[in-house]
Amino acid sequence: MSLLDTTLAAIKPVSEEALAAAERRQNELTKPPGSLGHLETVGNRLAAIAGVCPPPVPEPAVIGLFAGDHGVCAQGVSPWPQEVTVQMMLNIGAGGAAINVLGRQAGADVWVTNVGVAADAPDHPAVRDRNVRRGTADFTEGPAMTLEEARAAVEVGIATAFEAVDGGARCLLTGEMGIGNTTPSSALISVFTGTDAATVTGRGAGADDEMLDRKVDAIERGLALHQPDPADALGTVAAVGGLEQAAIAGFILGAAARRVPVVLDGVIACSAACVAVAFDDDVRGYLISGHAGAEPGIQAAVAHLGLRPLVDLGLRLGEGSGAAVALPMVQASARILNDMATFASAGVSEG
Ligand SMILES: Cc1cc2ncn([C@H]3O[C@H](COP(=O)(O)O)[C@@H](O)[C@H]3O)c2cc1C
Ligand SMILES: O=C(O)c1cccnc1
Repeated sequence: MSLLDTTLAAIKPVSEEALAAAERRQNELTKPPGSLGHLETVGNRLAAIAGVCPPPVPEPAVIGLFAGDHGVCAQGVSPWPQEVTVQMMLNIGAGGAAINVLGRQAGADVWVTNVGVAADAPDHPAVRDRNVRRGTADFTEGPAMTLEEARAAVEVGIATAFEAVDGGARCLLTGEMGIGNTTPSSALISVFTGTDAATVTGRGAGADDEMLDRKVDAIERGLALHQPDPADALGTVAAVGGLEQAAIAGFILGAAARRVPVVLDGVIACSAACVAVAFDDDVRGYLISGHAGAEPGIQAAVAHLGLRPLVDLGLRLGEGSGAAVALPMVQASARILNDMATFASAGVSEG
C-alpha cells in the first residue's frame, strides 16, 4: 500500500466520549456555562481529537509551509511575477517574512518545503527540497498535473506531518507561498462546495476589477474543461489544483492520522482542507479554522467544513499568518479545561 493509502486507513473519527466529557467539564468550571464562547468549542474539539479530557495543550507547534507555482498565471490572474514565489520562499527560509515573525511570536517553528516551485532554487539549509514538478500546467488548457504527481505532492505533505509529529509537534499549522495560488484555490472551493466561481473568487494579492474578471473566467473555463467530480479528491486537485494545495491536503491527512489538531490559515488552506475532507470525511473533526479573511472562498469553505474561524483581522496574506495569530487562542482553550477551578473545588455556589 502507498503512504497515502496507509495514512487514509489510519484516520479514525475523533472521540465522541472525550467530546461529551469536555462539554460536561465546561459546565463545572467557575464561569457561567458557555461564557467563554468559541474558546469552549475549540477546547472541546481538542479533547475529542486527543481522545481525553482535559486535552493536552497543543504545543509545540510546527507551521508546514509549502511553495509551488501555477501555470494558470499565463492567463493573467496575479499582479505579481512568478519569480516572487522562489524569492519569497528563500526570504521565508532566511526568517524575514511575515510568517517568520508571527511564528516566532506564537512560539511555532516554520518548516518551508519546495514542493512545486518552477524556478531553479539555490540550496538553502532552511528550505526542504521535495520538488515534485516545476510548477503546474495551465489548467485552462489541460490538467494542472498528473494523478501520479498529485499523489506524490500529497505524500510530501503526509511525510512532513509525520516528521513533525515524530519530532514532538502536537499542533500543526498550514502555510503556503505561490504566486497565482488563489486562483486554483477558488477553483477547488467551487468544486467541493458546489458554489459558483464568481462567488468564491477574490482579489488575492491585489487583483483589480479586470483581473478579477479574468480569474473567474479562467476558473469557469477550467471547470468546464475538466468537469471535476467532488467525490474524486485526487482527480480534482490534479485537474484544477496546485502542488502546494495537494501537499497541504496531505499535511492535514497526516495530522489526522496521528490525532493532532491542524489550524488552518486562509483561502489556500481552506481549499486544501476541502481536498483532505473529500479523501476522508473523518478529517473534519481534526480541523480548527484560524481566521476569516478577505477572500470570499474562505466563507464558503468554512461553511462546507462546519468550522467557525477564531479571529477576523481582515488578513489577506496567506503564508500561514492567520493560523499563527490564532495559535495562542487554541492553546488557551486547552489550558482553560486543564487549569480552571471547578465550582466544587473552589467552593463557588452554582446558579
Ligand atoms: C510579496 C508577497 C508575499 C506573499 N506572501 C503570501 N502571498 C500570498 O499571495 C499569493 C497569492 O495571491 P495571488 O493569487 O493574487 O498571486 C500567494 O503567494 C500567497 O501566499 C504573497 C504575495 C506576495 C506578492
Ligand atoms: O486568504 C489567504 O490565504 C490569501 C489571501 C490573499 C492572498 N494570499 C492568500
